[in-house]
Amino acid sequence: MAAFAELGMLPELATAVEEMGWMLPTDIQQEGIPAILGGADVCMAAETGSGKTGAFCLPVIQVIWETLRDTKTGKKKVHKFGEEGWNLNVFDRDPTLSVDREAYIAESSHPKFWSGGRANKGVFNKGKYYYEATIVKDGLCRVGWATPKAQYNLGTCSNGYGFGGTGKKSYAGNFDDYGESFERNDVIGCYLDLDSHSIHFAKNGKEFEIAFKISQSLVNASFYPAFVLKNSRLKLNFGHTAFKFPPKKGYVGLTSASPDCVESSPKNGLGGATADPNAERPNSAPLCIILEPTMELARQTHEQIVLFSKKLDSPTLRAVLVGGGIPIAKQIKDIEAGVDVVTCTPGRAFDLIDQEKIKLTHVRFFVLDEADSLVDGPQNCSRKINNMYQTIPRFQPDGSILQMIVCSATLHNLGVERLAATTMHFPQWIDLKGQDTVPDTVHQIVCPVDPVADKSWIRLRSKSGNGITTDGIHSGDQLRPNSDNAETLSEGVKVLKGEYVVKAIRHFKMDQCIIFCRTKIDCDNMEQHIFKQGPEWTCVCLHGDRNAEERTENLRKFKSGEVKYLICTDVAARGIDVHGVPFVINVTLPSSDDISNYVHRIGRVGRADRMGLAISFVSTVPEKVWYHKCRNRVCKNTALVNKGGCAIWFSEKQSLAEIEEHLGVTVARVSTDFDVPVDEYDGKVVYGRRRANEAAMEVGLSQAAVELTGIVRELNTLERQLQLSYWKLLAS
Ligand SMILES: Nc1ncnc2c1ncn2[C@@H]1O[C@H](COP(=O)(O)OP(=O)(O)OP(=O)(O)O)[C@@H](O)[C@H]1O
Repeated sequence: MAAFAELGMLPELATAVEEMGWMLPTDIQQEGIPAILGGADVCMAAETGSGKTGAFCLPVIQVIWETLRDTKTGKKKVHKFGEEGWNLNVFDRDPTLSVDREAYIAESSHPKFWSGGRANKGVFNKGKYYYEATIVKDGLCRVGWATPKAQYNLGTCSNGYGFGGTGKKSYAGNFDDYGESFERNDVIGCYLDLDSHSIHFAKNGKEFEIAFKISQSLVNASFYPAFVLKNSRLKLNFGHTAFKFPPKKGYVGLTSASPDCVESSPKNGLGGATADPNAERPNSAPLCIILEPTMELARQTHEQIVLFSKKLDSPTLRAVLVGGGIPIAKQIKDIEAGVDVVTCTPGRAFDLIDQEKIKLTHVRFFVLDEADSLVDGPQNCSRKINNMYQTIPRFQPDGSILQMIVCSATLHNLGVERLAATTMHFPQWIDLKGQDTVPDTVHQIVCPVDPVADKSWIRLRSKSGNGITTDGIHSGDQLRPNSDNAETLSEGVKVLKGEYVVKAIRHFKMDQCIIFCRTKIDCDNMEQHIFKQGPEWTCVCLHGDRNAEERTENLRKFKSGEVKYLICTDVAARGIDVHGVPFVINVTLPSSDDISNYVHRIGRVGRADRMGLAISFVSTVPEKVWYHKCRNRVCKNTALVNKGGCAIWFSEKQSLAEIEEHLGVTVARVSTDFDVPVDEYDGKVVYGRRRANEAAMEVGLSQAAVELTGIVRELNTLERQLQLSYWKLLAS
């Protein structure tokens, strides 16, 4: 495996990560860093804890710093995109249409939407012109000619003429039979005769009759090569390479058109706006925007960026953290002082962008971390992210191209795929895991919670019983211990879960553990329950009802080891990186519509090659739980959702079955003796530490490195001696 420097990283960055103890890149870094440095739009999917943050931050920092350095030293050039030759116009297309870097291939990967575009030049006045379109990928497409006023959906308005794969010609929304149908690998010749005002087409050299007489109202208009695609890809040849089927009868390729008949597209420039290439970048216009779903994650990524870039100076890289909980006035001041990288949460970011306090005019990298949560989770920001994307120029005057980077441990989701199709440019998928998987550093066990078999909850629930306070969902129910009444058993499950958490902590002598609860009230109750166990039982809560400062402080306390247990809702399920946490407890499983949260939750352990154990308490009977649709913070409506209330019956058995099916594993069941299957886990594991053989391998590697250093030094000395003898020989 190559070291960081061998991936093309700047020595300053390689040294910074080495000082953090990172000797070798992880697999995702090995793949992701060169792809981003190489200019690709990248979708990264890898297991939790596999080092994705470094995989996108390091190359982004590098490119940005080089840009800053080149700007400072005056090395940056102004790009002449669209001014030279004929190609596709990236400024004149549907946003869902991708155009390759050479601007000759166009693709729409959307199965439902038509996406159209045009060339960067058109012809007018007189002459006979020709270009070829090769169908590279099947799907639907129409090709032809259009004026700059035409709609992108070619042939649906009276400014464009098209010929479609189904063997129809189209103009002004009328579709009539014409020529033949065409498909993948067919080459369509598009003919425009401005002398006799007609248009016709050919397939693989076979010319068809005149398709259209150009309408009288358009005879003085300029015509541009135009096309529209649905889940298809086209390669255009305007004459810059030899035509597969050269035109006859006086027609010429567009590249041979006389300059006095050629017009450049009026749609040319930065996102439609005219930008002065020599204008200075405003202070509040970052080169990179990173969106994170929560403030905790944003802070973590921001801190990594600061650490990574600590060796970069002249110029230094200015990173700003933007999100709720930090006074907005301070953030605006920080941004106005100058910013290169903004790491932010969506709400505050959208707010500052709307107020134009953050300008998107110079964004070079747009990164969506934990993308599935951003587009699909409760925040569902896909529309706003799309709006943001539309505002960012695709090209900068220095020729740099906007790069989109999308990553998560659970990327295989319709929302993300749709986002990738609409915003990314032939994205490179670096998928180190296929469908969701759990790293083999994470051991999972399930402990069934059966209130019929274990009646201890009846005693625990009594006034003297010291059981956990439950969520109050059964406070209005007639509970009858020793009956099989559903409400009674559901209450029993809640009490038993509180007890089992304490048992597990005692059994494994847990000094550090993340405890996931379903709701905020469950977290608060668990916090009190843990406190009750004794002064050494220290814990903090992380959920949406705690204010931002408290959350930051609580996370700090847990990370620093000041407290042992972090109790949280799914807010902390993603991305939070606490070094070497050995245990995760799921008091309740995520519901079926949130299965990926299971992967994220248990991925808080087993990070950076440390072993971890995830214990899930799974009720054997249905549990009635809160499912608030209202915004009422003190809602007590225990009626079921389908009766207008805020409660549901939750089958954890079913959720577990779905999780197992999703991951393709059967999780080992254990009793409350927590008899973890030793054979399967080879008995040598210490949770929170590396596996014995890997740790030994690392020691071996570093010893080898030390030995090699000595040998290299010796070789160096020998080489110097050899050179000296050579010079002496020459001199004598
Ligand atoms: N090359 C490396 N060598 C050693 N440790 C590393 C390396 N890369 C990352 N780490 C460490 O591994 C841990 C996990 O990294 P990171 O938080 O980037 O994972 P992730 O893939 O983003 O996880 P998640 O999907 O849960 O967000 C961190 O503590 C990080 O410091």
